[in-house]
Amino acid sequence: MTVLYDLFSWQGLIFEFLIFTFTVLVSRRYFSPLRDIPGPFLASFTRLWHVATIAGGKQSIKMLELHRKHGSFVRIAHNEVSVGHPDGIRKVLLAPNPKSPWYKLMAFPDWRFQSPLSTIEPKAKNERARWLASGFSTTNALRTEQNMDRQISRLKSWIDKYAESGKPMELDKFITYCTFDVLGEVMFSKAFGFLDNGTDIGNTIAWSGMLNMIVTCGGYYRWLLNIFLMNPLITSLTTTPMGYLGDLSQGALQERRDDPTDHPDVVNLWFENHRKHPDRVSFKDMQSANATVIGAGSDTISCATQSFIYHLLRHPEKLKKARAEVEYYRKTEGICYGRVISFADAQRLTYVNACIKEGIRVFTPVQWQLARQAAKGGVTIDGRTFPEGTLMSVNPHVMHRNYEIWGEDADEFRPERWLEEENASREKYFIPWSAGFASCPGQNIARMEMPKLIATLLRDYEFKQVNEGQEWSYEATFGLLPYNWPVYVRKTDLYAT
Ligand code: HEM
Repeated sequence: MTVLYDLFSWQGLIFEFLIFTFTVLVSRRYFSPLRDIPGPFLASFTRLWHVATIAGGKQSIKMLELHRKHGSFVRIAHNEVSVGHPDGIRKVLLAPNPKSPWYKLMAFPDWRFQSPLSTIEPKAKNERARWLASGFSTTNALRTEQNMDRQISRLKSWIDKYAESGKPMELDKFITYCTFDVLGEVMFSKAFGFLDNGTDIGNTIAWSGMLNMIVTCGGYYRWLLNIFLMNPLITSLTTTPMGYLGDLSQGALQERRDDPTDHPDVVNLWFENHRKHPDRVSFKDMQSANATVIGAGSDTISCATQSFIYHLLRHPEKLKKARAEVEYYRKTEGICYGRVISFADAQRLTYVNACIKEGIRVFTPVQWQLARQAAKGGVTIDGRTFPEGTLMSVNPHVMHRNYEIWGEDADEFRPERWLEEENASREKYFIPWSAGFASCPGQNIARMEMPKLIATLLRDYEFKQVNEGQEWSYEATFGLLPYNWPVYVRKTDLYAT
């Protein structure tokens, strides 16, 4: 009786808790199948090391550092190994390994709104995405071109103003306003209005960056976020955790539900499918997919656009070559005219497109651990087998800087590499969109928007950093947005009105 009493006393409970914690930590460290995988000591006991690194905003730099130190495998949590081996792409991402449970939190605004992103089993994910996919097809992306042009043209009006005033411009912000407004146009033919106002309305984009950080770290502690942020009560009390972006995009969807007029945009096709097969794609499916897209489809393009300009500013000879290419096509083929360069023209610019790809490779817009769970039978890479259920992640930034794949100059911005013959064999290691069943559905839209936007900026403007040579700042969570590199701007001789 005395022993029982002692066990349930508060001292007893503390003692039991300590014994339990000690046993868990020791078994994670010394009895896990990952016990011999190198990595930070703390990471072998707990997820906290990884979460603290994400919160520090430089997790992708840290991951690259660790892979360069330890090689192909790094243990980044008690139950997760980061894979830097080139075969990781085929064996982890392209194989039908379920996504990590981290993705389950990616239901916005709360758990009632499951999306393809939050669905982790390959078959179920494909099924959920199937009726939404046509909205992102190349054919449909092409229909949205005029919508894109409207906003790129507005961006130009702002840059013109700065060119005239000679004042420094926070180009990073305006590019992001533009990519958000383009996304609104592409999705539901309605811009968010950032370019109309020339400001981050209600600090929405800043909040979206913060939300990105909260959700990225919170994915490992789903219950916590489900209690405090992403639950039906909060959704009904406030508007949505996504604030203005969420309200406007969900409002646009609702408007379209009431007004079935044909529009050249993504939700138009979703509604077509919904009306034909309400059992296959519900209104709620569209709401959740819409929310995911708003989170995924603008910072990424802004990042790629900024990377192009930023890196070419550091390589004036390549900048000259890229602009000369536009000039050449204008003279010889009479293309690349008009206020905004058309996609058909922009895609013909071989060197410019090589620069875009290289900007994405050296500074990948999603520098996140894309994590999967080893499927039945486990996953074998480089002779090492990881048992079923092991979390295995691939970071595109780590892959894109791998010396074994890209050579000793992997860290350098060298667009010419994309034009070399041996590069064809490297294409399969270029994974900005991830790879396999969970890869980015918006890549057709991005592949169309980026060349247009970038070629137009290249043709029309000369940028110069206010503090020449100063490095930009950024925080990497799931995605990343550079900042703090203001520029002076002036129009080039090729400028088109
Ligand atoms: C440079 C531009 C872009 C890059 C680099 C990029 C990259 C990515 C990556 C790496 C993922 C994660 C895949 C994974 O978890 O394994 C993703 C997911 C996603 N992206 Fe993109 N993306 C871009 C643009 C876009 C655009 C323009 C849209 C929409 C119009 C979009 C919509 C999405 C959606 C909805 C998801 C969630 C995928 C799912 O259904 O599971 N993205 N993207």
